Amino acid sequence: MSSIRVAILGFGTVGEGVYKTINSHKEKLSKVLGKRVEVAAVLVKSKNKNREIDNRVLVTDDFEEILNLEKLDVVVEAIVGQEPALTYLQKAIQKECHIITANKEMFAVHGSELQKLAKENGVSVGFEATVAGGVPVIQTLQQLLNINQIKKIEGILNGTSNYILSEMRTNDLSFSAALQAAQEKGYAEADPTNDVEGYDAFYKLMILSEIAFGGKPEWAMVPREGITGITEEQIKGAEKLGLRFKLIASIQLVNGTIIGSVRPTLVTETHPLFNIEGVENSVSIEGDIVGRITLQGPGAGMLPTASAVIEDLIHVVRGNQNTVTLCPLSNGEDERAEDKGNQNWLMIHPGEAQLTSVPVSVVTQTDNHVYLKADEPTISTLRKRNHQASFFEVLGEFQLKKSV
Ligand SMILES: NC(=O)C1=CN([C@@H]2O[C@H](COP(=O)(O)OP(=O)(O)OC[C@H]3O[C@@H](n4cnc5c(N)ncnc54)[C@H](OP(=O)(O)O)[C@@H]3O)[C@@H](O)[C@H]2O)C=CC1
Ligand SMILES: N[C@@H](CC=O)C(=O)O
Repeated sequence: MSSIRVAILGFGTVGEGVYKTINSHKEKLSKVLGKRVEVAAVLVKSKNKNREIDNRVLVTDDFEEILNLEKLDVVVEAIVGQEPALTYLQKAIQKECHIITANKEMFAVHGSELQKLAKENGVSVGFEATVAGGVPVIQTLQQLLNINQIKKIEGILNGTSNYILSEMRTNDLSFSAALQAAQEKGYAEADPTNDVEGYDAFYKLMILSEIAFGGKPEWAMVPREGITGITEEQIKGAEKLGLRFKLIASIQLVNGTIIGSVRPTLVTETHPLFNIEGVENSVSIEGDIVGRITLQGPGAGMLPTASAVIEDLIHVVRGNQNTVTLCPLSNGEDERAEDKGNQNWLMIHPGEAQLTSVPVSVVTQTDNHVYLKADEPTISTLRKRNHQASFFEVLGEFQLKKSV
């Protein structure tokens, strides 16, 4: 039986998970592919760390050694940041290897150019693991894109921040204790700023935007806010009102323009994201024919992410890999755009709320919470007038449970 030789770049949470899964599923992979899959080499930063790697596998800190291997079919990239990951993948493509990446920061910026290069060299690019860990969002979108026009994508795309918010609420952990636990479980990025300040969800959103809408919005125009500003008191106060904080990423076409945001949002019990807890991610995709599809599952961690990489491995080897179909923005999509108009908001204010002479409708009010309906420009005005207050959009049907 012939073999597929794979190099894994990075042997952290993801790289090690891929290595272990290839070994634990050798027989199944052989059956599915009709070829043996073997790990030929592993690239790491520091060669001196103790690792459980078979001594027949080349372990190196020099990528050129990997490129010089006599036979190499697939390069799986699971290192951190844009460089040297991009350069390594370009070289791998030029050597006519299929590539698979989990690196969303690199792929959000350079995904299209890598795909172009891959096409020119007759190889495929797998990137399922860049978005939502083990949840097959990319494959699903590509299936839908055969005929549906995507209208909107919304969901929880960062496992670490969802885990932190859940732990703070249910187990009374402090922010830093919850973050530490997420790091120990392998959910958080090497620099967890990416997780807790919303960059990680932002990169994932940009990858989804390119698939769904054939382009990305101007990055500077996408509001991005993480979870570091949310206090334990705010989480508890919201819970008493029957609300939960979630870091929600959303992207849609509005009048021909791609509009996106990443920000902490409150959801009510009736909202589908209310019960998405811990490291779970959930992505809801709205297509013009199918309506709304929601996918849910583990958004980070060793085996869920390895699962996404291995599914890509099967696709690239079979040659039916998902090259993103860029669908240029066309006329007509505007008609389907959603006019956001008035939204529901919770204003949390330590001092007196200044709400006069702005078009808001106050639904209910307690000592330091105001539940109101207003549009985004009005909320901007209110933010300027109420420096100490925080404003969070509320999704789902709101029913005030108790006063706080
Ligand atoms: N953790 C997760 O749940 C998920 C992570 N991802 C993405 O996958 C990638 C890897 O994440 P993760 O495994 O968590 O990261 P880790 O920090 O756990 O591991 C990174 C690995 O990459 C190696 N490495 C880093 N820089 C270089 C370099 N310049 N040259 C060679 N090797 C290098 C490190 O080597 P050494 O061991 O010697 O330090 C380490 O083995 C990231 O891009 C991340 O965003 C995607 C989905 C889920
Ligand atoms: N750090 C990321 C890992 C997966 O993409 C997350 O927490 O979601």
